Amino acid sequence: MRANIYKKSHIRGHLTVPGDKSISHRAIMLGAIADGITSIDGFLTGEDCLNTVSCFRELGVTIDIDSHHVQVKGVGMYGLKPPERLLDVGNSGTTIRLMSGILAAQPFTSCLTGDESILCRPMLRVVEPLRQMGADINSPDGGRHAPLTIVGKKLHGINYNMPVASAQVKSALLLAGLYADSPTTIIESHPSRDHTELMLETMGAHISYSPLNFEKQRTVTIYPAQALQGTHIDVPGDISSTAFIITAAMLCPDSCVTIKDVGINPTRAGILDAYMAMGANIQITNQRLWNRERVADITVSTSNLHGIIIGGSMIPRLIDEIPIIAVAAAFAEGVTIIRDAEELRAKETDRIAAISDMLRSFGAEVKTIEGGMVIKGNTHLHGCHIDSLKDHRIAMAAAVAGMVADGNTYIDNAECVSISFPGFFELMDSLGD
Ligand SMILES: O=C(O)C1=C[C@@H](OP(=O)(O)O)[C@@H](O)[C@H](O)C1
Ligand SMILES: C=C(OP(=O)(O)O)C(=O)O
Repeated sequence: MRANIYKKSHIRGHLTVPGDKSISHRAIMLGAIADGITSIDGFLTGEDCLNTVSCFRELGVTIDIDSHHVQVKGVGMYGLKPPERLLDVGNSGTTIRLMSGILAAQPFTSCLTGDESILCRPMLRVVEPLRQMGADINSPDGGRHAPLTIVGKKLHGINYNMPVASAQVKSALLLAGLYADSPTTIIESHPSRDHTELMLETMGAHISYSPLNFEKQRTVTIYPAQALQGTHIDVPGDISSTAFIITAAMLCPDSCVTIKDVGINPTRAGILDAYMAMGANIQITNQRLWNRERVADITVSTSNLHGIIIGGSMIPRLIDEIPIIAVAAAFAEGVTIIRDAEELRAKETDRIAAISDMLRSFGAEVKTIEGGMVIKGNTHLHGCHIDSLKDHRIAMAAAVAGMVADGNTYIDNAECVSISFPGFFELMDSLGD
């Protein structure tokens, strides 16, 4: 599909965004291996989460979906059935990496595969530590890339110092650690999103962790479990999707938008800190907790932004938002430097290259550096023709740039937005001309 984007004169409205992708995946996975029913409200029916659903259905779990309400009939930690087919995760890195941790401990063999982007993404980061726990995981290239064949084994706990800050790796080890015969301790140099830990605790698992301090490493220990209890989960709006609306409202003239019920877990919402440091007009109100996850309403209006440096412990807290932050930087006064973000090269696309190319097509001045980019702000941006490269975050970041640039913008392969934000173009259209 080709999307045509026109310059907008303003963005206004009160809205909610689709549910958090990370939390939706985890609600299906943990609900599947819990005892009893897990009911989920606000579930994200994006393609990635629907792929998690179809993988667990293939493992014998009954999952009923009625709009954004989902019921998972948990089969218990040892109730999954051997799959008859390959488990196809589609485009979803979260699905393949977290499921590896669960499948490594099951008394059967399974095989995880995915689309052409997934087949290029690095898997040794989960395969190696899972092997240290006793897992038998392999692939035609020694476990570097999917398809991954997993022969279930008895696992034991390990102490693991993570070489990359990755919530997917941490979560795979926590899930495997549930099944191990001794505790598993994971040390991350910079705290990454802790949705798995919070949901595991809600379902009765025993976890201990060091206090959250972004300037220090974080240690989390999971103790072997006998059972998890099904529960009710309200999924907050996805901050990663909200990021596109916040940015459009900051950059379009005469704009003001309120987004209600957004997840602002501090390990996840670094974009709010980054935008405040850039001078954004953002108010965060009505803060409360939903199943241990912090939720709030966010009001944002047209802002005069200036460039900043984003790096270090901030990166894992806003890793998926860097494509849209880069767009904001192109309209900010001065220079923005994004560094320490090598991980972007291992996403759906090489996002450092994809963002730099996209912004240059709009006429921005961008210097690509190894772990990020240097973006000169306030250049005159003009509409252009972009290929999303089937990367949902690149498609949506380009759409927001197109709403602010002069002239029209055309985005090819725009349907990929439904991986994480079904209805993105319709919602943006409803917010202003
Ligand atoms: O755990 C998760 O739900 C995610 C973790 C991040 O990946 P990494 O763990 O590879 O950083 C993020 O980019 C991804 O979109 C979702
Ligand atoms: C990187 C992403 O997701 P995943 O790793 O689950 O494919 C993303 O949603 O931007």
